[in-house]
Amino acid sequence: MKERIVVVGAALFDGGRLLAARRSAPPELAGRYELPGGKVEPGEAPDAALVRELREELGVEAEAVERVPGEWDLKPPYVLHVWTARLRPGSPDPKPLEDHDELRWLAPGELWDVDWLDQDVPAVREVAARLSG
Ligand SMILES: Nc1nc2c([nH]c(=O)n2[C@H]2C[C@H](O)[C@@H](COP(=O)(O)OP(=O)(O)OP(=O)(O)O)O2)c(=O)[nH]1
Repeated sequence: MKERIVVVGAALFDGGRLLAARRSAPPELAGRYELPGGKVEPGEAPDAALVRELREELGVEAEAVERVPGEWDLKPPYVLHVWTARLRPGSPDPKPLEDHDELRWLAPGELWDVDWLDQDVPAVREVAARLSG
């Protein structure tokens, strides 16, 4: 089997709302919304990677809660895994420090108000199904 590199995306919830982050780069992804996160580094636990990426990209102190079942193919060799996450008490509010130029907190009825990356749509659908289930 070919080597695959896991990208962890955070379904970051606060007060029942989900954070969507608009990418500012690269050009083919810019302007579309994603679940913030990034590549798991060699030897790194995926939940630790998620906490690190959210600190770097958004300036927050977060904790991973649980893996959302499923995995979604991105551009090879990447594959997207999603974890639910929450802000730790006292965390700063998220800011678009790198990779993003706009953040939106989406209430349950607003999940489809943003232009998600195509490859994130099935992942967000799974997150939404678990919210309503
Ligand atoms: N973080 C994230 N990346 C995604 C999602 N959907 C999707 O196609 N991608 C792609 C974009 C990138 O090609 C790759 C992850 O890149 P990244 O730029 O977020 O990761 P990173 O911070 O570790 O990247 P780098 O600057 O170290 O290269 O996965 C998503 O929901 N979240």
